[in-house]
Amino acid sequence: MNRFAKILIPGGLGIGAYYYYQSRNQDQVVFVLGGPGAGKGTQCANLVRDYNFTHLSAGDLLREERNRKDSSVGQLINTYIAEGKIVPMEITIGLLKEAMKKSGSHRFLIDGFPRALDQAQEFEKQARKFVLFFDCPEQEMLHRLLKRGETSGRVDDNIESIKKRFRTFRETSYPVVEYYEKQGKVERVSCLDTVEKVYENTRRVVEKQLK
Ligand SMILES: Nc1ncnc2c1ncn2[C@@H]1O[C@H](COP(=O)(O)OP(=O)(O)OP(=O)(O)O)[C@@H](O)[C@H]1O
Ligand SMILES: O=c1ccn([C@@H]2O[C@H](COP(=O)(O)O)[C@@H](O)[C@H]2O)c(=O)[nH]1
Repeated sequence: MNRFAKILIPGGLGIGAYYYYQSRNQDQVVFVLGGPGAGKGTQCANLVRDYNFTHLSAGDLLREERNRKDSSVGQLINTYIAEGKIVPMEITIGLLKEAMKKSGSHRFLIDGFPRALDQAQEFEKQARKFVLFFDCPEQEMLHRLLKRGETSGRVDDNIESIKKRFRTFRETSYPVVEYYEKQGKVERVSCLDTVEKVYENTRRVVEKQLK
C-alpha cells in the first residue's frame, strides 16, 4: 500500500478516496480483437500516434520469440502460426507479461489477445479494461490478407493458412468477444470503410472509454 493510502485509511476517512486512487492507478488495458486481417494493427498504429498507449501485439511477440536463435519454443511457435492454431497460453502470456513489465507503462493496447476463453480468464484480474472489436466480413479480410501476403513474408498469409485462421477465429476467438460483450465491455467498430473513417469511429469510442 502506498504512503498516501496509509495516511487516509487509519483515520477512518477517505476509504472511498483510497479505492478511487487505487482504481486510477491500476494498469489500463485495451484488448484489440478482430478477425485475421481486419485491420487491428493498422488502427493500433494510429492510436499509438495519438494517445499515450504502449502497443503490444501478441502475434508480434510470438514471431520475435520464434526468430530468436536460442529460443527453445521457436519451432513450436512457427508450427502453430503456420497452422493458424493458438500457441499454448503459457508461452503467450509469459511473453506479454514480460513485455508489460519491461515497458514501465500502465496503459496498454494489447493487440490480438486474448484469443481463447482460458486466456481471457487468466487475465481476469486486470481490472480496468475494455475491448475494441474490429468487425469485418471474412470476404474482406481474405482480400486484405492476400494483398498483404504479396509483400509481408508471413508464413500464414497464404490461402491455406488463412482458411485455418478464419476457422480458429470463428470457433475459439469469437467466443471471447461474446464473453466480454455479456459484461458490457465491448466497443464494436466496423472495418468496412477506409482506414481514416474506421479510425474516426475508433477514436470516438476510445475517447468515451477514457473519460
Ligand atoms: N480500412 C482498411 N481498408 C483497406 N485495407 C486495410 C484497412 N485496414 C487495414 N488494411 C490493410 O489490410 C491488411 C491487414 O491489416 P492489419 O495488418 O492492420 O490487420 P490485422 O488485423 O492486424 O491482421 P492480423 O490479425 O493478421 O495481424 C494490411 O495490408 C492493411 O494495410
Ligand atoms: O494470443 C495469440 C496471438 C497470436 N497467436 C498466433 O499468432 C498468429 C498470428 O497472430 P496475429 O495476431 O495475426 O499477428 C495467430 O494465427 C496464432 O497462431 C496465438 O497463438 N496467440
